[in-house]
Parts: sequence; C-alpha cells; structure tokens
Amino acid sequence: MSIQPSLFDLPPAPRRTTPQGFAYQPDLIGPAEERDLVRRFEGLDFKPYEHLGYLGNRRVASFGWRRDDSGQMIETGEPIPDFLCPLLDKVAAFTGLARESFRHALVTEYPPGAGIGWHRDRPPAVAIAGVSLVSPCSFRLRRKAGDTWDRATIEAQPRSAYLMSGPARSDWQHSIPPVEALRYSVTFRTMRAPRPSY
Ligand SMILES: O=C(O)CCC(=O)C(=O)O
Ligand SMILES: [Fe+2]
Repeated sequence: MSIQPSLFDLPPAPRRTTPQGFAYQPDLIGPAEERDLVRRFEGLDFKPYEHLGYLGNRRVASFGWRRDDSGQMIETGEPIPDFLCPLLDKVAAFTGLARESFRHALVTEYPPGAGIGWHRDRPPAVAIAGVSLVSPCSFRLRRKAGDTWDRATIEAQPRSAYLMSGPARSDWQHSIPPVEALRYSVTFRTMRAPRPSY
C-alpha cells in the first residue's frame, strides 16, 4: 500500500485567473510628482486606522467620507484637497470614470511590517482606484470557488495605479502582506448615493 498521498487526497490547487473588473497601469505618475505628493503628506493629520475597536498598524487620512464609530461610511463634507486633484485627474483618465464620481480619497501610510488583511470594500464604495507610492507591494486577490480559491497577485510598483470595479470589487477579496519598506497609497472611491432616510 502506498503511503504517498494520492493526487486526489491533496487540497485542490488555487486557480490563477485575472479578476474581471481589475485593471493595472504602471507609471501613472513620474518620480517628481511622487516626491511632491509624499512631501504634501507630511502636512496631513494621519490617524491610526481603527475599525470596530480593532487598531491596524497603518495610518490614514480620509477626505470626503469617513467611517463612523459603527463602521458605516458617512459623508463629511470635507473636500478632497487641491493637491490631490492632478492625481485624481490621471486616475479618472486611467479608469474612464468621471472625475466627479470619485467622492472619497484616502491616503494610507504603511510603515515597514504593516499590511492589510483580507477584505472587500463594502458599499457605498462602487469602484476603487489606488495609486502606490514609494515602495512596491504584492496586491493579492482571492475568490472562493467551491473547495478552492481563485487567486491573483499583482506586484504593484511605486507610481502605478490599479482599479477594482464590478466583480473585482464585489466578488473578490483583496489584501496586502506586510510591506518591507514604507509605502503610501492614495485610494479614490466612487460612492453610491446614500438612500434618503425618510
Ligand atoms: O493600500 C492599498 O492600495 C489598498 C488599501 C485598501 O485595500 C483599503 O483601504 O481598503
Ligand atoms: Fe480595500
């Protein structure tokens, strides 16, 4: 009798596939624009990321919308700062979405060793476009497929952009394993209009 596990005893291998609704664009901005943005980040009021009492080891500065204490996204009225507008113009051109449809901007600082666990950005976010700055990260995506996962990993380079829309936003989760060196991201989200409360 063989003590080797048969092929059929092994867990099914993950399937590699590109999520529908995901797009990647290297070199959305140049090194000078990247340097200027990082210099502007020094003036931002970063707060430790907190969600339902859980503290992440990354820091965030949020514009347009923010999460309230119950985890709901609420509109703050605080506009996206002017210095992010040229970046937003490029992100809008890359995604093909109207610049005005991006109603939320989040600057996230990942010190070495920080990452983000598996999650889906919940509504009211509709499409999410992110720009990576200063150092690369592995941007991982997964979706349950029976007994296995569909998986994809994109090596997001500094100055590159990605888009998650459609199934890539609604059906797939994403995560970033701990980064080796300081990384920033700027994520812009289009938002579904809040339902009237009457
Ligand atoms: O840093 C990034 O590029 C992604 C961050 C993210 O997934 C989020 O803020 O929901
Ligand atoms: Fe996310």
